[in-house]
Amino acid sequence: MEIPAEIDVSAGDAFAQQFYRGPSTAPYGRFSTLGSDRFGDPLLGFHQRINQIEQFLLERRFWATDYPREIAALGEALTRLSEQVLCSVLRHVGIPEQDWARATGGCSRSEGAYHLTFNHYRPAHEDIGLSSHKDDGYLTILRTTSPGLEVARGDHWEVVPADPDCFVINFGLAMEILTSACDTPVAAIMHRVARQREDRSSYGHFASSGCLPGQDQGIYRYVQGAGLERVCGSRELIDENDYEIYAGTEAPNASARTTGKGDRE
Ligand SMILES: O=C(O)CCC(=O)C(=O)O
Ligand SMILES: [Fe+2]
Repeated sequence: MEIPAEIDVSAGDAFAQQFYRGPSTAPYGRFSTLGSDRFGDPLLGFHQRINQIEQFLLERRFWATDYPREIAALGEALTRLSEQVLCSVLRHVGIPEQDWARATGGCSRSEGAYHLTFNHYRPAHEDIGLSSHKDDGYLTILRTTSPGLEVARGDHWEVVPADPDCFVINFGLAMEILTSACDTPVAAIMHRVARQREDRSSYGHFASSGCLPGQDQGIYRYVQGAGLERVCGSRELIDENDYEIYAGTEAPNASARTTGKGDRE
């Protein structure tokens, strides 16, 4: 979708190009020194991951305190956009409005769980950029200015054009499950990032159902006539998807499994 005029993506672009460089790169390079121990959650902060990717990510509860003000503001603007897109999809698939909040773990009113994640692909690593996967939440808003992203269409990979005026919107597994019994189900898209030979940066806003221990919002399917049916816990979906995430990159429907890495959000 076209980037709304009121959303300023430039600070996010700068953050994505700097966070991994170290404290000598001002203002955002210092974020490579903030590890998960600072946030008390092994998933958050700076990580060098498998494939070419390294990331800095925070859950919304840390944005105001730990992201620079302009990055936190960007995260909040993306949360509002995510709510708008999500609600238009819920309307389109015919889920009654009174069920929206429970159906989306609060995302229909900006009360879900959100991650703002910055990615850098390291050209020195001889590997795929990022292995094929489906995002686990309802909706992902992706900002990417360089090519590399590919989506599975039938039995082939299709290149997604990198348009600096557009966000890429992906639907994830929670959305696929929610709408699976609707007349117009929304599929989660399998995607990957091709091997990068130059530095590549991107960032994404992920909207999902809350999964904090004791506050798991759950994953539901909407069935006409019967209403919302609970399918599993939000945490269970994430854990199962982490197992699948690096399942293979040869073909969109590759069935070979590797061991779960379990550390992507
Ligand atoms: O960098 C990209 O273009 C895609 C990143 C992605 O798929 C993810 O972070 O889940
Ligand atoms: Fe993704």
